[in-house]
Amino acid sequence: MKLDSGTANAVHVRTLLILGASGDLTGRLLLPGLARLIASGRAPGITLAGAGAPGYSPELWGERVKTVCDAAMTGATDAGKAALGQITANTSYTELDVTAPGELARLVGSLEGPVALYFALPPAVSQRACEVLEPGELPESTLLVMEKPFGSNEESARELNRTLIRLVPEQNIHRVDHFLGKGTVFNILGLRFANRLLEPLFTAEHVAKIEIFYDEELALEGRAGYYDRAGALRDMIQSHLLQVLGLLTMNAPATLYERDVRDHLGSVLRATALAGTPQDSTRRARYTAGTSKGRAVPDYASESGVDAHARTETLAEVTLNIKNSRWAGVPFILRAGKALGRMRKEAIVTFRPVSHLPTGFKGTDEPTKLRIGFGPDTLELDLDVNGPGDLYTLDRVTLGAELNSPDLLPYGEVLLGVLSGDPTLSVRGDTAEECWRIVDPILAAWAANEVPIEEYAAGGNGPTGWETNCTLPPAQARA
Ligand SMILES: NC(=O)C1=CN([C@@H]2O[C@H](COP(=O)(O)OP(=O)(O)OC[C@H]3O[C@@H](n4cnc5c(N)ncnc54)[C@H](OP(=O)(O)O)[C@@H]3O)[C@@H](O)[C@H]2O)C=CC1
Ligand SMILES: O=C1O[C@H](COP(=O)(O)O)[C@@H](O)[C@H](O)[C@H]1O
Repeated sequence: MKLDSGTANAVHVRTLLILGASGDLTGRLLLPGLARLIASGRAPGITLAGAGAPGYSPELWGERVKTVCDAAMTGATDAGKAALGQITANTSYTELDVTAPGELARLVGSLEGPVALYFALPPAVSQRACEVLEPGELPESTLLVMEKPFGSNEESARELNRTLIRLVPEQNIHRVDHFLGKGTVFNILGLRFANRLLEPLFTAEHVAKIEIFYDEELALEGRAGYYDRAGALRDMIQSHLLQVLGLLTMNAPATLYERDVRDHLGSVLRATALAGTPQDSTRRARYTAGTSKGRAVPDYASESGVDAHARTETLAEVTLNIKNSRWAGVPFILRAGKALGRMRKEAIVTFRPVSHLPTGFKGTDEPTKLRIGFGPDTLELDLDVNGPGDLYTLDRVTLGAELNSPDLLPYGEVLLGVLSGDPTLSVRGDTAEECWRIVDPILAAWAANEVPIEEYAAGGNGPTGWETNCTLPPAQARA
């Protein structure tokens, strides 16, 4: 989905320059997302350029681009096929140390503008590259596209924002969160605000709790260099899951234009904080050796590149509150983890019981639940009904729908926004800082080892007691 208007001073990018051309993100997610976007015919006239450190070459880049573009030919429109051919034929590669003063600005100046500068680099390198750029060195129409993690705490995110804003206006800074490009994530807005049945019910009066789970079967997958410094809280909760929470809880925007959407998202995240102390509102764990889908998974601490003493969590759970009149008192439980036995990527809205259940019903009165699945993309509503079998007995039914997969990959959706200069699907600077403000107290308490780190076997369901007993501050657990 893409709006054609509503973005002030929208820039229409002519060249996408990917820094980190040889990297994992570029090969696995960015280029396939871009190729599918181009195949759809929605990015006409774009030129692709790559740049990277010594050791890579124009030939390897050309092959990398050709492979993904060839794969995207299947299912491409005629215009898309022609555009994919153009991309392959015209792409260029430049060897470059992005942290060397002057080099990056010179390269940008040699390309047809406006240029979107995609930093697919290790975060510290991206930050250094921006620090060495001088104000006025980049054409003002340049877009800076930053990957996560955006800083490593509130203060460093502020510092990075100050660095970027010296170079281009905020409107031209895209902080990528690919969850905002996922069909079912953005669809939360349609689900909430286009259905009379749901729109009035998303309040503390009707909702008992909201859980957002991202339990992955994937383990470390050779990413120790990044993941061991990040951990599950920084990797998933600070970024992706807080954006999902924002969409589930924000007030209705007047329009889907970027200003309205991002103002409302920012506002609700500004009201969000840890529900209690880190000790009673968070828990963390790390996986030990186990078996997942018949595959032996080694102990996390023994993986190459992992600092066994760093106590990096591979499973994290936090309970948050939103301090506004719509949500006061409702617990929001966010959990993300690796090497779990059951993939579970969903948000569950649990509604409060009815104010009076007519006397005479038998069976169990269970809460109404709305489940939004983020992979596979599903929508389910768990309801109590009577009738099947005994007329007076309540039974559970689930109304379910499998949602069509969007034609673009999440990175394609994000790139569509970047290329048309629409930052709706990227995280605004103040919101990026707010997300760190929410998790900083947890990071501090965990660093001081004030919350014990538990263990779970890879391929299992997490530490004993986690599945059924989410962390709630005692007062809320009793409510
Ligand atoms: N990989 C993933 O699944 C995801 C990654 N991200 C984010 O994307 C970013 C990149 O991650 P990822 O692709 O995994 O990292 P990689 O280490 O795979 O790639 C980094 C790239 O940066 C290049 N590079 C490093 N230093 C320099 C330099 N001084 N000048 C020019 N190029 C340089 C590397 O070149 P060389 O190899 O020659 O050193 C390499 O091409 C990170 O911010 C990460 O958090 C976000 C979501 C998912
Ligand atoms: O950004 C990240 O996201 C992925 C999960 O996203 P998905 O779209 O691939 O399901 C996660 O595995 C990774 O650790 C994290 O860096």
